[in-house]
Amino acid sequence: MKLIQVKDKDEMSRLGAKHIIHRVNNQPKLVLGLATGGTPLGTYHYLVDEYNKKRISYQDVTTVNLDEYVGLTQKHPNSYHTYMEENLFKFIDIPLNKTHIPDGSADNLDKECQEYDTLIESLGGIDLQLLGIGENGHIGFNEPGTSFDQRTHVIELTESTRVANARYFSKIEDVPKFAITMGILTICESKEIVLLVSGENKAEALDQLLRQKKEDEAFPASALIHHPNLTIYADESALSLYKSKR
Ligand SMILES: N[C@@H]1[C@@H](O)[C@H](O)[C@@H](COP(=O)(O)O)O[C@@H]1O
Repeated sequence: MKLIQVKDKDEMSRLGAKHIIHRVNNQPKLVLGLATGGTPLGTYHYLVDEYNKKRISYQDVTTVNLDEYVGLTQKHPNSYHTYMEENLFKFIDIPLNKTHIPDGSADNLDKECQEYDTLIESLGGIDLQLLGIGENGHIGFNEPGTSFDQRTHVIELTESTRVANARYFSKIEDVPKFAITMGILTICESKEIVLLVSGENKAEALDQLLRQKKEDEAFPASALIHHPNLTIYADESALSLYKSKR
């Protein structure tokens, strides 16, 4: 695990984007795993900026997203399909048929999960997975208690995750109760992982992750501790608790 300490969210976003651009430029056919939520937004803005400066092309990149809410159509304003379209895809040259996100409105969700796994396998796995972390240590939507042996599956969201994500909806009742998420196994099989952590609300989760000695299904992010190629970009406020204990 490599920990890169940065000043603030902007620096985290800039370095996260730089990391991705470096990989894409070295391997234009990169299979890039993408995350949603507030954390990677700045990184996506930097990726768009660099694209506009003609420093990168996504023409040959394939993307696979971590997760999607169950029950929202792709066009729903709060779907992760819309999020990706509005924050990244529509601004860059990636062919839309090379972008993949689980379909949370599929009639047969189990089939959708299996097909998503088959797709990732057919791509040869994920070269670089971008991750954020939930306040309760979730990665993707793998909530505490999720088996580390699972691949893509449907998960019931915890109340705390629904509350944390309610800021994007008009009211908490509108936040879906279920989601499709890549499993911990799928995530950990990525050849490389970049975890972005920013803000004081993540300080407890980050402190736990950095102190974790062994994997523990009660704390999903602990699955990452033995990953051979994990880089964490964390800002000062996210590191505040960890540093105060040293
Ligand atoms: N499913 C997403 C995760 O992929 C994300 O990493 C995490 C943190 O979100 P945020 O970055 O908004 O704090 O929770 C969300 O629910």
